[in-house]
Amino acid sequence: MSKDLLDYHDALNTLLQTHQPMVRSETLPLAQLHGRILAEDLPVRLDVPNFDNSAMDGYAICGADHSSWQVVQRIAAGDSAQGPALQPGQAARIFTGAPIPAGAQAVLMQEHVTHDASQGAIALAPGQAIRPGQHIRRRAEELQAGATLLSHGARLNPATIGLLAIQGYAQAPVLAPLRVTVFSSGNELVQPGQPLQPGQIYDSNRVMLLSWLQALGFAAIDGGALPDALAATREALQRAAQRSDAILCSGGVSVGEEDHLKRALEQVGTLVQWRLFIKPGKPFTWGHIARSAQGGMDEDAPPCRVFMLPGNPVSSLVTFQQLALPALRRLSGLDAQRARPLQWQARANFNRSKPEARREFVRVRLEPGPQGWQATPLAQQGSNMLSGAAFANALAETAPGAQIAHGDALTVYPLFDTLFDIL
Ligand SMILES: Nc1nc2c(c(=O)[nH]1)N[C@H]1C(S)=C(S)[C@@H](COP(=O)(O)OP(=O)(O)OC[C@H]3O[C@@H](n4cnc5c(N)ncnc54)[C@H](O)[C@@H]3O)O[C@H]1N2
Ligand code: MOO
Repeated sequence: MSKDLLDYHDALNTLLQTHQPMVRSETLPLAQLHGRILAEDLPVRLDVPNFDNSAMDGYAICGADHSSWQVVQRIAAGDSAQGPALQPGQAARIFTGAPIPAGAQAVLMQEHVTHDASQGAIALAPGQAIRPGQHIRRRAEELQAGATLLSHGARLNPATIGLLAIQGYAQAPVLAPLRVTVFSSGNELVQPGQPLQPGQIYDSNRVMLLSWLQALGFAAIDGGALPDALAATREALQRAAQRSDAILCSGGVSVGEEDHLKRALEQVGTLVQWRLFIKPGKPFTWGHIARSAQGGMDEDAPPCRVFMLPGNPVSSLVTFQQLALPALRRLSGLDAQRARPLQWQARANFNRSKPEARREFVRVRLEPGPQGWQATPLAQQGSNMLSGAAFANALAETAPGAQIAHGDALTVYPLFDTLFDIL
């Protein structure tokens, strides 16, 4: 392996070790909490249920050894159970969710009694038995005040939001989404919708990255397209660093005279790593830019992290998913293990006799086969050919110099994985 080109796994491990959660929190109302990560432990405030109550519509009875009872009270959901205690042989008409009156030992479902309206009495229907405590939901049987309701780091979903409401929380502290400014770079780039002049191409990386980040819950900021000019690039990076937690840019990190991104980073911040021994994505670069107090940030604000993706669209896609995104997830508060790309095993549905020197991420279609999942490469494998990734659903990793035979075990990484959503 080339001396100064880092291996993918070393790069990923280094990124995960050197990017720590940037914890800023904000308090949001319940309806806005879905998908957010809780910033603090929240205690159980109220016993659940908060009072003994009926699980059925029917009759709360005193005296389980009786066979009939005089109905002396009526208690609906929302009523308080402040009436006199039931005496043996007495019952209260009761409804689901209504508080159990003092003295009651069980609730009989209304289908299991006969009702004599003229006498104001009920009797147990033939064949029915009474189990003491039946159909009574006891105070605190589900949750006990003082216990931990939800822990710091929990991702909130509709059920946990409902649980907060059950506890009377109107809002909750959650981690603020990481602010990521996305730039593209290159004089050849034109926004989709505008006319193309000779030599120009449409900018696809920026919208690809912005929409991907948004779908994952990041606060994605569109920084626009940078011209191939060092001073303008330097100023744009410096400005963006003051208002973002991270910068993601694509293009301009190779060795051409018009590749200004790396140099601009060296001038306004620190370039930590340039080039990995991977295909595609060799010029992948990362570093950071200090944030000043004048920028509106705290004096001890951590530096803005910078990820520079190679401009070829597939190189951008692969290095984003396999390297920049794990680092961004880590900055967002996920632990290092959860921040890693989702991976599993599949069998090669191809042969490759001519080894590739670099570790490669082949765009494949993963499908179930007779021996489990099998990975079939797309025809369009050029790092400029986004269609190859668009019709793939995973990246298959091949080791440096490896020959691949049909049926070999491969590590595969689902594209656009939903790991972030299911944690
Ligand atoms: N002499 C060498 N040339 C190149 C090397 C090398 O080692 N020596 N590495 C090649 C590799 S590998 C890659 S990957 C590219 C990466 O180059 P840059 O990151 O500097 O990217 P650009 O030169 O700006 O662009 C490359 C390619 O991608 C197109 N592009 C750029 N941005 C976008 C965008 N936002 N949307 C769509 N397409 C974009 C651009 O037009 C170029 O065709 O360098 C190789 N060269
Ligand atoms: O690294 Mo480049 O991404 O091979 O095309």
